[in-house]
Amino acid sequence: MPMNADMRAGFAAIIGAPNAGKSTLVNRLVGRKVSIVTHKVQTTRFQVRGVAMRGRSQIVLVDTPGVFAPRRRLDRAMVAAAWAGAEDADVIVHVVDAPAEARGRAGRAKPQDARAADDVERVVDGLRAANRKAILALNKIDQMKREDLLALAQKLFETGVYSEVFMISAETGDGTEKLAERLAELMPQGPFLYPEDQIADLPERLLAAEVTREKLFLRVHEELPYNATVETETWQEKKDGSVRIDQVILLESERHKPIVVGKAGSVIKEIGQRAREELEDQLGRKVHLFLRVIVRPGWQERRGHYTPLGLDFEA
Ligand SMILES: Nc1nc2c(ncn2[C@@H]2O[C@H](COP(=O)(O)OP(=O)(O)OP(=O)(O)O)[C@@H](O)[C@H]2O)c(=O)[nH]1
Repeated sequence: MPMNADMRAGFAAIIGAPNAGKSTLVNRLVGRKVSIVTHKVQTTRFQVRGVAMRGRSQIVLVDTPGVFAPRRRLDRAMVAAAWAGAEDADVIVHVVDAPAEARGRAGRAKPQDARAADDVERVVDGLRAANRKAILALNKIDQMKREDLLALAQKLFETGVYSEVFMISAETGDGTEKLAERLAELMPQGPFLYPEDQIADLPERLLAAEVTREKLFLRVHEELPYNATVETETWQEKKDGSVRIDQVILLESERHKPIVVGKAGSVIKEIGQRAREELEDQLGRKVHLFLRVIVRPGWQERRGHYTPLGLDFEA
């Protein structure tokens, strides 16, 4: 990949309560509908939702799902891990359903508004505890009077946890380009994290890698230490509507190869079959899946090893 001094790339964590408009915003920033998100909080610190390009800046939009998960019994470890994900991002964007929040504050709350306000408080507390600032994205401004919006922005800004405030409508696109440009500026200088030709189908590639990895560990977890990973190398759309996916399973040591391959390839065949079935189910079409196993000692130490597999620092 050519590397220019003006290249920037980094992670923006998109956090916010259910229904705040995160998916709508991500779709808007990425420029297409990104509907596939895997749910693997335990194994990936970041869930990549999509990648937005603005000028020479690559913004990898990530999810930290655990931040809002614990309604029931609070699993502290998971919440902590989720916040760690947000903290590790270069920028945190907190998406707030502004009309719901304003109604909540005015005492005109519907039950779901009260919940949303709760969530905002929780994020403010979390940011304070983490000593991090976030960008506040007040969303759904198409449904709100301007004076109410300004009053709300003022109130939330006074919490001291926001570095700046953007007023947006993810639905209509109002204000979202300004936010995108700001995120682009805030990305650290450095080479792109994902090759440009993989950005379009990145969520699908990540999903496919995750599915195969899951099947791999389900099948061989007793014999294989937790140090294998899966990358989607190529993703080829076929004329008949099917897709050909080529993946590589990366192992740390030659010793692990026979475990994954099995007698006459029996184990890898089984892993491939299960992964293919699940992928066909999730993608809703025929999948041709090809797996290869390679040994690359020490790949885990190479921090620069960003690949389509999902940036799993912890594996
Ligand atoms: N009027 C209006 N509606 C919006 C806007 N942004 C999102 N919505 C709507 O709000 C609802 C929730 O949006 P999502 O993008 O699914 O919200 P989310 O935060 O991803 O929700 P979860 O996936 O449940 O966490 C959808 O019905 C959207 O169409 C906006 O700017 N204006």
